[in-house]
Amino acid sequence: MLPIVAIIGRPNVGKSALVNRLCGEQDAIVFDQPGVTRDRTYRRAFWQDREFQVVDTGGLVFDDETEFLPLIREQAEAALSESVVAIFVVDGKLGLTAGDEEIASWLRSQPVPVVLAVNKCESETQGLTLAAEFWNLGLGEPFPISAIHGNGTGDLLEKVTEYVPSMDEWEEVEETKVAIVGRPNVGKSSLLNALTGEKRAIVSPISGTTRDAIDMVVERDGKTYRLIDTAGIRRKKNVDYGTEFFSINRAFKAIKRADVVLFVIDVLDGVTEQDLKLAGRIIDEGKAAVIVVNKWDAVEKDTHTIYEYQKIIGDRLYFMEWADRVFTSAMTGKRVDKILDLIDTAAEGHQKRVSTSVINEVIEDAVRWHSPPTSRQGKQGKIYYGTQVTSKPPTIALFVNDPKRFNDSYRRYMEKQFRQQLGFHGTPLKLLWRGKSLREGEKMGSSNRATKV
Ligand SMILES: Nc1nc2c(ncn2[C@@H]2O[C@H](COP(=O)(O)OP(=O)(O)OP(=O)(O)O)[C@@H](O)[C@H]2O)c(=O)[nH]1
Ligand SMILES: Nc1nc2c(ncn2[C@@H]2O[C@H](COP(=O)(O)OP(=O)(O)OP(=O)(O)O)[C@@H](O)[C@H]2O)c(=O)[nH]1
Repeated sequence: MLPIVAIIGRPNVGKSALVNRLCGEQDAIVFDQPGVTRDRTYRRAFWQDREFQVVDTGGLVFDDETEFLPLIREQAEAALSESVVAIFVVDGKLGLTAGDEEIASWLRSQPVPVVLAVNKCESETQGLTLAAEFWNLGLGEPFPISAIHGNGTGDLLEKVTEYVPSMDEWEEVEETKVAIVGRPNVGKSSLLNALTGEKRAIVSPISGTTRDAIDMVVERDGKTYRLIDTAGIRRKKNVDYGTEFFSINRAFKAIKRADVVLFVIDVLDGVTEQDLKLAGRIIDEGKAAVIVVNKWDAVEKDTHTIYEYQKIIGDRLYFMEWADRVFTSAMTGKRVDKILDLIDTAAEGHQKRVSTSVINEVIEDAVRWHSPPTSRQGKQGKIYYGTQVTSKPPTIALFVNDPKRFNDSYRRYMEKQFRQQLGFHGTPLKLLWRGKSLREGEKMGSSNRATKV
């Protein structure tokens, strides 16, 4: 998947014209790729050595003078959350409008750089004059352009591509980041060796994290896995901290940086209190996970079956039902190969995006099977619509008449429906229940975003 550049602006400012200018007039190339919402059209563009895809977010319509329609804002925020830069298009002929100001102030709260394009500036001298008043938006230099005639688009692209990483840099961002965590002695180092052993492992210290954090990179079938802070796993081998020492803080840091957490448990000990603490953290951070139940070779196969262990672990970790479990032996290498497959599945679920229309089909169906609860006053819960607002972890906002009417059991039911119909395997799935009239509530959770580059 290429880096994404989002086009934002009020209706009729010339967004489509700009997309055509940047991507060529030929038929839209629609990227049918997993991980990208199908509601939006992605088209490929080039500028010098940079390659990217452009997405038109559709016009930002207002329901009154000052507020976006919530659904449109959700959609735009979802588009921004996966973009490396946004081009905010305004109409130079029309001049600065209240709507532009509103969009600008919203854009300033979004975690993405913005380049301001003042469109419909056909003549160069006139263009600079028209563009000048847009400095007031506080988004830096306004670039006068004519999307139709092409004036000024070179300078605009020059600026925009400052934020578009080269393909080399981008590939690094596309790696799956994996943290191996677990209590002392569960076999983390042994698993690390088993995972990296025969494959060519490159040890690469990376900047910006704990000074002595060392990541190891494993490649398989053209995919890259960055095993995070392997120094933290190995270090204890050299220093005698005593058996009780366990740097949970270091584990927490590794979890934070990861996409997928390999949560290692010792089958002989089962799930301990410390394990529950780690599990809780994985969920709080919204990370995908694979539960690795290690030392399977040490289990007496005559007296216990894998199903018994599945059950014991499943009962204790009932709140991580969504995570795959694999029973391994780092010592004999049994099922170690399977771990990377499970990481792939979990990473896929974690970054999955589903279109609004599909989400609403699932809701419609779910409600038909099982109506939302009715309050004592006889008022029934109503779901107006839902939309996926972000990924990593996948987060679906449900707009309802009154969130209080939806009890835990109905919320669990809904989550289960989404999982059954749409997958989201190996990852937490967040549902945000929002009252339609609560504007503040709608703003919640809309800007969490994995930082790109
Ligand atoms: N003079 C001039 N007109 C332009 C330019 N770009 C677009 N227009 C005109 O502005 C109008 C809107 O252009 P679109 O590209 O459809 O605008 P949009 O922002 O995609 O509109 P929505 O799809 O409604 O969000 C059309 O009549 C275009 O011909 C330009 O560079 N110069
Ligand atoms: N039987 C058996 N023993 C294992 C297995 N994996 C690891 N061990 C043993 O368990 C002990 C701890 O293994 P490590 O890999 O050092 O565990 P760790 O989780 O890295 O330990 P800390 O560095 O203390 O956090 C060692 O004696 C290993 O030989 C396994 O799959 N089966």
